[in-house]
Parts: sequence; C-alpha cells; structure tokens
Amino acid sequence: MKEMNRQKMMALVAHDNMKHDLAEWVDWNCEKLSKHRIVCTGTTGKIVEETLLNHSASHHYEQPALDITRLKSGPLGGDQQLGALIADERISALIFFWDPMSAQPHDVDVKALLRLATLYNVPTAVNRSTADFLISSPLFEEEDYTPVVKDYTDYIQRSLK
Ligand SMILES: O=C(CO)COP(=O)(O)O
Repeated sequence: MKEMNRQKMMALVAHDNMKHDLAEWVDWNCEKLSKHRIVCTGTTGKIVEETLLNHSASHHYEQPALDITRLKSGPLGGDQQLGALIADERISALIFFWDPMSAQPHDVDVKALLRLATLYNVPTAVNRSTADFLISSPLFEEEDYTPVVKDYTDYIQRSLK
C-alpha cells in the first residue's frame, strides 16, 4: 500500500565514511525532514536522530515528535529490510550516501537496495548535491505527486515453457 504523500516516509542511509556528510545534510534540512517519517539503517538512524535532536536544542525550539524507525545495521540485513519496504511501495524517497572509495562486506545488499529503488522509481539521491535538489524540488512538497511504477503485468504473466 502507498504511503500518503502528506507525510512521506524518507529513507536515510550512509556508509561510515559518509555519515558525517549525511549528518550535516540532515542538520541543514532539519525542519523539512522532521515533518516526515524517517526510516534508517541502524547506525545511520542513531546519528540522524541525534542530529535532529541536537539541532532543535541548539536552535532553541521544540522539536515536533520525531518518527524515526531504525532497521538493522546495513551489513546485518538493514539494507535488505529497507529493500523490502521499497518493494512494498512504502518509501517516498531514498537518500543513500554510499561510499565510492571503500569496499563493503555487504556490497551485494547495497546493489540490491539501489536496484529496487530504481525498479520502483523511488526518488533517490546518492550524494549531497542530488539530495539538495531532491529536497528543494517543488515536487517534494507536492501532495499529488506519486512516482509511477512501471506495470510489470506482462512480466508476471509471461508464459514459461
Ligand atoms: O551499511 C549501510 C548501508 O549499506 C548502513 O548501515 P548502518 O547505518 O548500520 O551503518
């Protein structure tokens, strides 16, 4: 079932060398992000939550109740859990700062996550500039915009000899 656009389900993930970048981006976009539900892989989620809470404390305003779901850590299955949410069409956007300079033990899971995001036409940002474009797009706030998922009926009903 699709999530209501009014409150999106934003998936945020970063590899270890990119977590600092993601934390800065989250800090910068705190007010926009806090309005939405957030789902993260385990360690990323801890940093995202801390960043959002620190932001409101240091800017002296009351943070709206955060809705952050922390999945398992990526290498322990978190990428796959997130992939399952994408396959269920529950993710509105994926911000995934993957590390282009380090091999990951769960590289196949990373690839699978990015593949499903592409398959299900999930708006996906894999670096900060694209994440900036995504979150500042008028379509991001558009309640009626729903990415079209290709119709795979022919594939599902293909005849197998
Ligand atoms: O490995 C990851 C994405 O592939 C991220 O996992 P963590 O957020 O648990 O570090």
